[in-house]
Amino acid sequence: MAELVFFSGTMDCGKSTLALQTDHNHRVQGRRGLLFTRFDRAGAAVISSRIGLARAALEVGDGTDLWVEVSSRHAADPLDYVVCDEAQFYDPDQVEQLARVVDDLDVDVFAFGITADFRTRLFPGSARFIELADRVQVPQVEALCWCGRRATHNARTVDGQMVVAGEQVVVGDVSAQEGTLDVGPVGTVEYEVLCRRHHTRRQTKAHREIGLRERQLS
Ligand SMILES: Nc1ncnc2c1ncn2[C@@H]1O[C@H](COP(=O)(O)OP(=O)(O)O)[C@@H](O)[C@H]1O
Ligand SMILES: Cc1cn([C@H]2C[C@H](O)[C@@H](COP(=O)(O)O)O2)c(=O)[nH]c1=O
Repeated sequence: MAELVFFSGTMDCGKSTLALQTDHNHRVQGRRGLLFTRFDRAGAAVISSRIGLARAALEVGDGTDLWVEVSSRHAADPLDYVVCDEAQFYDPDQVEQLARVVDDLDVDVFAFGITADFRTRLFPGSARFIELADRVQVPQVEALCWCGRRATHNARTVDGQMVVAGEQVVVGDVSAQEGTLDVGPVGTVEYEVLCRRHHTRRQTKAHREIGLRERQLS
């Protein structure tokens, strides 16, 4: 019996790596699959992980009907599974189309995405996955807050300052990585994963560094 599984967590917890590993494990056993993504940091039509793996995928657009995309291919050449990365960016209608893929075609759907945005609000796509999935799984690798606790929330910084208002979607990377996105007049947008306590207090790792400097000076 096919399943709709949503692997959900913070940024940088290994979701894209797991998406590519999942595809690999199914493919080497002779199962036939399709890969989808939307707004991957590495560009269009690719699933990339920070561990260095990347694989071509179909880019989901605003108007993409995932039921039509999958069912038409399935009719020509039967599919066993679908992998969907950056699934938080999918429209709720597209999530419903994926649920129909599972139920009407008996094709597994493995979706990977962040649960909530930088304001701790659910992405509409993630909310629909949580509502419809057979299982919601938290990836095993834990991203960590600068304090050492498990990171549970995503923070956005603009020019180094944590912000709690702005556009929900701004593609970018965690601050320790290269490839951050300069969004021109708004400033340089980066992300950082934090525990709830430090997200609530708006204390990013810059806070720890200031504290360390102050202690050195005193
Ligand atoms: N140089 C590295 N060596 C080993 N592991 C790394 C390295 N860089 C990143 N990683 C691992 O990759 C994870 C991020 O994987 P990725 O699939 O890109 O995450 P996500 O899709 O959840 O944002 C990090 O949590 C870390 O475990
Ligand atoms: C928190 C948050 C993130 N994003 C963007 C930033 C990245 O491009 C992706 C997440 O990618 P990852 O592979 O899980 O690291 O989402 C966003 O647009 N808005 C946000 O609030």
